[in-house]
Amino acid sequence: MTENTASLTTVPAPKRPLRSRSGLARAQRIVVKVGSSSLTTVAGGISDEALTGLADVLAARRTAGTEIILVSSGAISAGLAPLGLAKRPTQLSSQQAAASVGQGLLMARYTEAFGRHGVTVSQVLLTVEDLMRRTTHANANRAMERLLNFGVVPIVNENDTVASHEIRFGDNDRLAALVAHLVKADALILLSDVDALYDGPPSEGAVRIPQVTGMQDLEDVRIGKVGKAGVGTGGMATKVEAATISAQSGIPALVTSTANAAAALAGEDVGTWFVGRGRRQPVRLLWLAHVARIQGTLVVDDGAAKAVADRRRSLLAAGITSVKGHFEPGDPVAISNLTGNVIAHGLTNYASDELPQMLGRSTRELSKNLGRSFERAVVHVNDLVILQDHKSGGVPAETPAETPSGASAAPGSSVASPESANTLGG
Ligand SMILES: Nc1ncnc2c1ncn2[C@@H]1O[C@H](COP(=O)(O)OP(=O)(O)O)[C@@H](O)[C@H]1O
Ligand SMILES: N[C@@H](CCC(=O)OP(=O)(O)O)C(=O)O
Repeated sequence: MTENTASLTTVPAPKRPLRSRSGLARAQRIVVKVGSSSLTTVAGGISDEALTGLADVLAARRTAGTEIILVSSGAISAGLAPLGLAKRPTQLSSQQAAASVGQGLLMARYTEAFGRHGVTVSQVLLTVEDLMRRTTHANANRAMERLLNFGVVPIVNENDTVASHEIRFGDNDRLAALVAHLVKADALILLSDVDALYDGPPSEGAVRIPQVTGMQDLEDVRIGKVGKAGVGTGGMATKVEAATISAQSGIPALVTSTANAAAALAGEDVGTWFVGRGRRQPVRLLWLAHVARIQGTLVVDDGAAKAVADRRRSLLAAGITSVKGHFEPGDPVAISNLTGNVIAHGLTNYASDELPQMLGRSTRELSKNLGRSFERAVVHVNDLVILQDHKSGGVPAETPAETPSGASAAPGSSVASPESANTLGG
């Protein structure tokens, strides 16, 4: 196929969302994410059997006419043995070196495994920045659509060699959710070494959760650490986060094992199905809700909490009672109510050392006493992401010092409906 003959038609209009996992059998565009635990072992690098088995399943579905995007972890794990590393390094530069070596090995194996079925694959390395700015977001979208037009299976990974703890997605589960959003997928499938989400660590006799329709279905779920393989980054927590990000943007998600990949694609009753709900959200606000590293907290009084969370208004200095952490204008901050629960995330217009003189004062006072540059809202409504749980009093706050790297909001976040068109990837 040449560029002239490649189908240059735009992608078919988004289909109606899949109502249940059985709809996966007829989905036209699916993002599939596979974790390190399924593909590699610390001792032996890439498991040829696992990688080839997955490639066989995905190549068959691609050949049957479904557009497949594969988000594949495993670069870091695949690079350990060649670098003589006995286990996954904790130092970022060593992780970057292992990923740089391993990514090439991974792609070579995928190229060969899909090639046996006559399916062409491509490498797509992304960083947070690629998805957070309008220009690069649109560019990534165009490239992916063209690859799919050519019948290629794009294989996506975070560009670990240039990512850093500050800006990286932190794990490929969340990256996969943002890619599903980028390409307007019909569904997201998260494959791991466990066949579903359970109400506790499977090793403790927990019960499978077949479906999640909202935050209430996750309230009693105990999520343990990274799995037995010990090579993963995300653990089940990031899968739940990723599935929630996706479902909240109207893209349903299935969490199951790589061994169940064929059954999942056939729409069989496997895994945990996260029902798609909510409207498609701007990717910049999804980042703010789930991926951004929160730099501080603005504690607000009840009036401001209601204005922000219930009436979707900008946050003004008059409603802020205290400030925690150190941050600069433009940084992501949490907005918490007086009981300490986080009700929203937002981008602040003022630095933490500017705010104390502003707290509790009206816009008129600020303009008169400090000058016109202090008239702006502390957080504009278009830079606000409301956490759905605010009605139940928000979610427990994490002080900035305790915020884990790649911090994310509670899975139940949603976005304020921005008043302007100032949004990305809408
Ligand atoms: N509530 C839970 N339900 C299912 N799996 C869980 C739960 N809590 C912890 N886990 C563990 O999470 C692991 C999957 O995370 P991880 O090791 O990061 O896999 P991957 O490399 O595929 O991302 C499973 O092996 C499982 O043991
Ligand atoms: N970019 C990294 C991703 C690490 C990661 O998210 O791993 P996992 O939790 O196993 O999906 C790699 O390829 O190793």
